[in-house]
Formats: sequence, C-alpha cells, structure tokens
Amino acid sequence: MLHVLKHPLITHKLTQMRKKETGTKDFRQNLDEIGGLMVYEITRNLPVQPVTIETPVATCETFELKKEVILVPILRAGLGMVSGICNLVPTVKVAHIGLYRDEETLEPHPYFEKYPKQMPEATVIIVDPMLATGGSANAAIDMVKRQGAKDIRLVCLVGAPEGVAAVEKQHPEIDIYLAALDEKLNEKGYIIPGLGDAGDRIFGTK
Ligand SMILES: O=P(O)(O)OC[C@H]1O[C@H](OP(=O)(O)OP(=O)(O)O)[C@H](O)[C@@H]1O
Ligand SMILES: O=c1cc[nH]c(=O)[nH]1
Ligand SMILES: [Mg+2]
Repeated sequence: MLHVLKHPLITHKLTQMRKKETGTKDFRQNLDEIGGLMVYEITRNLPVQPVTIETPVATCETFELKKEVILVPILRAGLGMVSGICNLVPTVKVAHIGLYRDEETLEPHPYFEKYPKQMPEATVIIVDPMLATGGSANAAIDMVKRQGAKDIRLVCLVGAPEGVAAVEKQHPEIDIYLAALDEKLNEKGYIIPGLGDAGDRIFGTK
C-alpha cells in the first residue's frame, strides 16, 4: 500500500533538494534530514516488549524495541539516507545492496549484496531516494526476500506513478512510503518534475 507522508518540514526540505541551484552539501544535508523524519513517521507501529530496569532512584516497568531494525540502502543514492536514520534508531543494523540502472534499457543490474544474519526476524527498511520505473526497488525487494526477510518497508523520497504501480504489482503486500508522488517519467526514465539524478547530486559526480 502507498503512503505519501505529508509533513511541512519534509515538504520544505524536499523543495530545497528539487531546486537546480542547490549544491551538493545542502542536497546531502536535506536528504539525510528527510530520511530521519520519514523513518520517525514509519516506525510508529514497531512492536515493543516490556522490560524492567533500574533508574538511579527506582525500579521502572517500561518498554523497548522488540525486533531488530535493518536498514537496506540501495547503492549509491540510498547511502544518502543512512546517517539520518542511524542517528534516530541507535541499534539499527545496515545491509547494502548495490544496483545500477542501465541508462538505455533502464534494467537494474546487481553488483553487491551484504546482509546481517537477522534478516528473517527483523523489520527491514529499504531506502532509495528515487522510485522511477520501480525496477531497482523490485530487484532489491526480491533480494531481501531471498534472505528470508518478511517484514519489509520501502522508503523513497520521490516516486513516479509507474514505479509505484510496478512495485504494487510485483510485491502487493509491501508498504511503500514516499515524501512526494510526482507526475510521470520522461522518455529517459527520469521522474518529472523530480530532482534530477540523485546519486550524481549527492556525490558530485556530474
Ligand atoms: O526505479 P528505477 O527505474 O530502477 O530507478 C531508480 C534508481 O535509479 C537511481 O539509481 P542509479 O541506477 O542511477 O544508480 P546510483 O544510485 O548509483 O546513481 C536511483 O537511485 C534508483 O536506485
Ligand atoms: O529521476 C530519476 C530517476 C532515476 N534515478 C534518479 O536519480 N532520478
Ligand atoms: Mg540506484
């Protein structure tokens, strides 16, 4: 199911990222901050378990997170969302999936995978700023499922209707979270209006 997270701070920061004059440093900072804000929203329903602890003055019946949270950035651009999320979820583990999209065919090509062993019982959060054709997201979801992941969430900044439809078709049970649902893809598979090439803008490679 698709969830578009409407929050004034998320929208404001995304607007700064969309501007063509925004440079690498501000682009990266806004992306990192939005990553944290989005994950704060989507982790509201994480299961907690009761624990008894000692404060300096008394015994306290309280709660802590029940399951591991594993963040899965899709390289490269997903790396830009990692540190904002790690700052919020201190126990988070980080897997990596390397995928690049062929510029002609728009097909995703895997080139790297590394996972912690807790994938089957963890809440797995896949992050990538851009959901364009949905090919990369679908490939990443297939890859984490092969590792036994069952509780999977996909968090992207900007999505195209084509990409949302592709993921909903291939993985109908997955919750998809976006900061914005844009209009369409252009003939080169870029999101319109979008924000350009996220990886290049994060890493200054153009
Ligand atoms: O939905 P899709 O059509 O698959 O497109 C989206 C993918 O394209 C971009 O990555 P890219 O392949 O450019 O690699 P990069 O992150 O290394 O720049 C983006 O970060 C997504 O991973
Ligand atoms: O608009 C797009 C589409 C795919 N990848 C990007 O970085 N931007
Ligand atoms: Mg990519």
